[in-house]
Amino acid sequence: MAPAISDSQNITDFVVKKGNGIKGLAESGLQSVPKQYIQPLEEQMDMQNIVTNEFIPVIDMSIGDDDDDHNVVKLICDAAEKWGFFQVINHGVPVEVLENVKVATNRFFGLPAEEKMVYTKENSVTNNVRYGTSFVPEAERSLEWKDYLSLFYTSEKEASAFWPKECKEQALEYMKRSELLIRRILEALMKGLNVTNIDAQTSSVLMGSKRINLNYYPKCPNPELTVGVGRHSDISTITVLLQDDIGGLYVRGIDGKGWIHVPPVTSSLVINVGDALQIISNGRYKSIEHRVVANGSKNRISVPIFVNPRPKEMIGPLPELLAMGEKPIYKQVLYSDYAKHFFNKAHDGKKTIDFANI
Ligand SMILES: O=C(O)CCC(=O)C(=O)O
Ligand SMILES: [Fe+2]
Repeated sequence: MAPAISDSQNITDFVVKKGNGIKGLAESGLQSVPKQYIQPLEEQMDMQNIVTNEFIPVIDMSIGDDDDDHNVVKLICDAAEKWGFFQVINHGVPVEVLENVKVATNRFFGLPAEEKMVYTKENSVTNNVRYGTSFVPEAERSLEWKDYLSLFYTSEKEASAFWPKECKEQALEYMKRSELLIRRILEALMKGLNVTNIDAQTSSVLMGSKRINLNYYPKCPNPELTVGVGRHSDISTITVLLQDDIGGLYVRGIDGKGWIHVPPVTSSLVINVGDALQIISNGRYKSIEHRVVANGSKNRISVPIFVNPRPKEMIGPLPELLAMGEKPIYKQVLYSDYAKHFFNKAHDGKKTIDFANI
């Protein structure tokens, strides 16, 4: 049953507490977005600000010989420095693995509310599995038009025991089959910093933990008034993002102005630099602000893998960079403190990284 739209409390109850999510609200036949989803004017996407003559790079990862590999490394490092975002094709993750995880995402969100409810913050038996809506509804003045399932990977055993059966296998397979790609990209990025020996410690900082999110953005009656995801940068080292063919992800232009669309490219994956890598690289690689618009005619899904430092690691500019005489622009911070800082507040552009400023 649709709630009375004028009643804010009812809506929060229906969407957040009763587990219907935005999907339930959108499907209740709602004619306009409730007021708590209306973003302040400055956060609504102004079509005048869309940049149409710049494009983030699409990098072909196929390797023929050593020269190809050398070129790929250069393209990746240049893209991470200049744009902070790129897409990869011929990346080695099988197409059916990507298709399967999209099917699984739709299967999970297609469950009745009562079945998704067991994974909400209040009900989930583990902090590592969370079904939710918006970003941090308790801390946000305006909510985001999005539902999600967030899965923090600790071990195969824990995933087997606690991840929802509708998507467990497919999400795990996607994570596993993207491991080589992740390693290759991070090694390339380290090569660009003259770090060629990735020991256990560096590896734990670069990719010591992973989180996979299944995002569901329901069709919206007033897409221009709200957002799918507000302006933010990721706190990962890198994010590997699978998007469907709907579109709607925008990234900040390189001059810090305007927004560039990341068009869906068949079988590609989107890669972006997160704050942790910006900090580790002492500002060389850029964690770029991005946002997702709501869509007036179609539902959209996306599945990011956030490749993160292990929570107990200290992150800061790499010693190799400082040994070469670079002055650090970030201090050492405990990664779990950094993550806590991010998850305790509403999305707020690039402000999270100030936490690590010297
Ligand atoms: O859905 C997307 O395309 C991007 C989502 C995103 O930025 C995020 O989950 O951090
Ligand atoms: Fe993001």
